[in-house]
Amino acid sequence: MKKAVHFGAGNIGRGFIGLLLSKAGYEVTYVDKVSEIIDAINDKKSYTVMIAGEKEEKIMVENIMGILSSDEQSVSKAIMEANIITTAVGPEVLNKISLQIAAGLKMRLMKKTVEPLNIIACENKVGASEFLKHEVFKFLTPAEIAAIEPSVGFPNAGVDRIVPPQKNDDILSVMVEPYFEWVVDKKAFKGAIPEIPGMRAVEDLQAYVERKIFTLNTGHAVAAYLGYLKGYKTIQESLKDSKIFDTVKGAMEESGKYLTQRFGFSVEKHEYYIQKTLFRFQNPALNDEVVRVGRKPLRKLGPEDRLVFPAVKALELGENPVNLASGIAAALEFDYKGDEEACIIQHMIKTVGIDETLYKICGISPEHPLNKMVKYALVKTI
Ligand SMILES: NC(=O)c1ccc[n+]([C@@H]2O[C@H](COP(=O)([O-])OP(=O)(O)OC[C@H]3O[C@@H](n4cnc5c(N)ncnc54)[C@H](O)[C@@H]3O)[C@@H](O)[C@H]2O)c1
Ligand SMILES: O=P(O)(O)OC[C@@H](O)[C@@H](O)[C@H](O)[C@H](O)CO
Repeated sequence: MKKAVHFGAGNIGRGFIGLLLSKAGYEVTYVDKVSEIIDAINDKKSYTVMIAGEKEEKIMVENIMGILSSDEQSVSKAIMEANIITTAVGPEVLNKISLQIAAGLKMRLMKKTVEPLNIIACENKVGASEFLKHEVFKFLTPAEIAAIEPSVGFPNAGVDRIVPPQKNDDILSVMVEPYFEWVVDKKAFKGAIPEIPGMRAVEDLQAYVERKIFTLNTGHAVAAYLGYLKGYKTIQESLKDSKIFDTVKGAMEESGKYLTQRFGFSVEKHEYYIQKTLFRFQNPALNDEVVRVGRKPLRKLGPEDRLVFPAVKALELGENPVNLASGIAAALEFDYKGDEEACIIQHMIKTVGIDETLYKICGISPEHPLNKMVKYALVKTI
């Protein structure tokens, strides 16, 4: 039987990637750092995914097992035997799992395994698998890299399915939206492309990934931060506020100026993509909290991420991204105590001021036009 190892038995792991792998006939081994989840997987050996559509559908996921990430020997052995490895741990965790992946690859070398293996990072980060490869290779010698490279691929991927955390009686069951998209870079696979219904190997991956992150995740983040400031609990509530709705749509359109120009999407098709995404955000069956969608604002405010990158690109095209600037300003004001990164930003603003914070976190110098726009938006949101 084909074997898959999936790092991160969280919402996307259980509700999307692990589900598709299991349905494709893989035995799925989840690796996670939370013992309750791993114990429950090993205990129950199955769980349910609920599709939150017009009529709720339930899918049983079976043929699964779990390994606690601290059990290094078992993780290495699972990697050694795997036909495919996937991750959904969060971009900032990829460097933490890289040593374990390297140890497993070393074990494959010792056992002289020559079967192709593809390692796919399913994270909201452009070039996540390439980044993981870079991190993993830090732990290998040049000779090991040379021996591994011909058979081990790290194809980049894009993943799209809204999966908010829920409090269910069964800690493994998970509710997901009906829509999903998992696209992987066709030319970066080693060996035959694995047949996984629901996973699509595409030629133009960059266009898919950037369109998704700089439209869906951009709009989502703006809705989360503005909603938080106005005291709304969920994205669904936030979008009922017409002012927020207009700013979210405006931000997605500003980002679209860059996307349509960069990838040649037609303006009409892109507008349809925006409409469809806004419709997905409003799914009444999903209770998606603003603090989940706004989580880790240091990452989300980074120069390459969903807010600053499209704003800088729009400015370079001569546009005036006022809605993205409002989103950035609101992210700087996200003072949710339950989020460590939000606390760091608040502390930074208090101690070094807004100009230095914008420079250090977003890479925006005081002379950059976005600096003024964000500061203007800040005055308005306070
Ligand atoms: N939830 C969504 O709607 C969604 C959709 C598309 C993409 N994503 C992306 O998928 C990734 C995962 O998101 P999520 O919502 O599933 O998050 P999550 O917090 O639900 O899941 C992450 C899991 O990784 C585990 N983990 C953390 N550190 C670990 C380590 N060192 N070793 C092993 N496991 C570890 C956590 O315990 C958790 O179970 C992120 O990159 C996110 O951006 C999420
Ligand atoms: O996962 P993050 O923190 O990068 O972003 C939060 C949400 O925007 C995200 O999880 C979306 O729900 C998801 O990207 C939909 O495909």
